[in-house]
Amino acid sequence: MAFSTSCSSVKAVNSRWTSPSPSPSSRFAVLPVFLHRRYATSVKLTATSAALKTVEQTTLTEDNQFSTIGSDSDEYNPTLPKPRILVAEKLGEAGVNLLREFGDVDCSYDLSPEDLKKKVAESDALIVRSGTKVTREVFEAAKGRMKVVGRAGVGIDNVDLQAATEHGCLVVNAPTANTVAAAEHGIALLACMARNVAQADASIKAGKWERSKYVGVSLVGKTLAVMGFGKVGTEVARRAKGLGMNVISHDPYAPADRARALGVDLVSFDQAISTADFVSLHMPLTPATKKVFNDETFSKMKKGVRLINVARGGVIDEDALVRALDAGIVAQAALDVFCEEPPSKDSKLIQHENVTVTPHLGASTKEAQEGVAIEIAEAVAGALRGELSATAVNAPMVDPEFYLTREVSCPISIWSKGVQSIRVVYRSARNRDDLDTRLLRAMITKGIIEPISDSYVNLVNADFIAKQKGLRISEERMVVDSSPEYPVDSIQVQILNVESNFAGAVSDSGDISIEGKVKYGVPHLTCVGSFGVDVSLEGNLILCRQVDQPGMIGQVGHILGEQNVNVNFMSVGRTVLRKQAIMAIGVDEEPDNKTLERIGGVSAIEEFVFLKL
Ligand SMILES: NC(=O)c1ccc[n+]([C@@H]2O[C@H](COP(=O)([O-])OP(=O)(O)OC[C@H]3O[C@@H](n4cnc5c(N)ncnc54)[C@H](O)[C@@H]3O)[C@@H](O)[C@H]2O)c1
Ligand SMILES: O=C(O)[C@H](O)COP(=O)(O)O
Repeated sequence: MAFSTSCSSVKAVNSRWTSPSPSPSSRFAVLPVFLHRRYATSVKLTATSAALKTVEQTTLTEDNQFSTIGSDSDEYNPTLPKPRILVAEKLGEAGVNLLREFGDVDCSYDLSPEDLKKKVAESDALIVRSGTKVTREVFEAAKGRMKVVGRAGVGIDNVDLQAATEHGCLVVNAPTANTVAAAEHGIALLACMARNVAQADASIKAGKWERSKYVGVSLVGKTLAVMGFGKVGTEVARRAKGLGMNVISHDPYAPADRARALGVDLVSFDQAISTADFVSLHMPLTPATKKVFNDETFSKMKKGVRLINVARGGVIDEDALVRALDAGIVAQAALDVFCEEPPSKDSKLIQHENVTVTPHLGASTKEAQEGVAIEIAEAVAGALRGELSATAVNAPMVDPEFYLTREVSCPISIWSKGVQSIRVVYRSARNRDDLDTRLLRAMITKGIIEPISDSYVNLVNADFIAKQKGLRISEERMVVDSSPEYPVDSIQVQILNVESNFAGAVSDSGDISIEGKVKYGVPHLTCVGSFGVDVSLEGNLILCRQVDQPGMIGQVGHILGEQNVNVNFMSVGRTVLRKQAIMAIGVDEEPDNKTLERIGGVSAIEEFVFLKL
């Protein structure tokens, strides 16, 4: 009795936004598949009985086993609507123009939280600066439509990354284009503060002439502590050296040799704050840096220290700073950023006579804003097109070749019920430390979970969803003698301790097992259960488990031929002569149900599956 099923498997294809002439490797890019599920052209649902039934719909079968997403066409389709991109804060014109070439751009500034929530439900991407809070509620309101959030700048503390990840939304930023602007602003504040420029300006405009009141301090020979030796911190240090300052820095993650190359000593936090005449903040706002400048730390500073902050307001306890200013521990502060932006008008800190303030202007130069706008427009358009983004904040970044191996893990999900424990073996010529398997793991999770649940899985949320579903994935890496040019020589996915709907997929060890390789850039199925095969994972595939006897290829070939279904390859694998074999048949056309039933009716065929890849 033949047992026949049909399924379609996730195919590595482009979204409708792919450029007209994709590069050979781009059709294997993972993001289109991961990000654009809702654009899949068809979803096939097929009953598990011999009487096959194909229905176009997006829901799952009762036993949640056999529905997966069909593939989009590889061709660019200009008739389909463009992606909608909501730009919620002022963005440089060059960036907006770039986005307009690619999508429908809605520039709506100063939206209320409620209006933002309404708009994201109709947008594929959102672009913000630091003034928009992209909260969990925003991601929830988007109902899965919003696939990319672009932060036109560095700090992503206004985006709820955890919520983005859980909703499968990629977050990209523009981390480099405003570095110099921020560093220049830091130096501007340092110099203005030291020479009372803002106060003297206000005084003279008020009709006064107070030359003795505004005697400043010199910078040359003074010690500047740069807190955070990243992009901006490094540029500030470089410029401060040019002003003749002695620069030290604290950054737990910065390499000492990079600092040394600039003549900067990396020191401990306490050493930095206790020896500096000027302290300039350049670390991100994280749980570890929140209010790290507080009563205790101010008390350790040199009396008369001067503080500059162009990083994030939240790293300072603002009430503690007011106390330190009043006590004369901090002689002056120059602040571009605040805990709450804009700060309240009557804030004691803002009104303090020894405080110079600017309204978050660090990145606000013409040059930086044009640069940031282009950087973020390219990152967002790229992500929507399915390209890897070098500035993705919440996604693992791995070599593009890895995507090729996704398909080897797809069919296995439909052969098993109640998957809980998965073992993956990667055979690779690369040494263990040189093999990043995060994306592969994400693909496997996607391949296994999506057919059996309504979860939307992408590379951003795969680990999170796997954990949520109690899926245990153990990974093993084996070093083999092959070309290290390719990250993975072969990949074997095993599902442990479950019943199989396709007995041919069960290996000698009793687990469902499937193995694949990438050959000439195309994923190949190389082992099903204990049977060796060699089949490219493309197009339509019929896999039959049968008695190993003469005439099988002829019989099946004849049935297909009669229905005008063209066979493009065949591969037979067997374990013991004249016992059992697996026959893999690639066909150009999709056989109709009647044809599949006839194949299932061949007496020596014990079971078969039809895979639409
Ligand atoms: N005011 C503005 O308009 C403006 C403009 C650009 C950047 N920024 C802000 O400046 C900050 C730095 O930006 P960047 O581009 O240099 O980022 P970056 O990631 O290149 O540098 C941050 C550095 O801080 C270090 N760091 C992390 N935790 C630390 C800690 N506890 N103590 C000391 N150092 C720590 C990191 O190791 C890193 O080297 C960010 O907060 C960014 O949002 C503000
Ligand atoms: O983190 C940043 O890039 C800066 O704070 C700039 O923020 P902005 O884009 O709101 O000026």
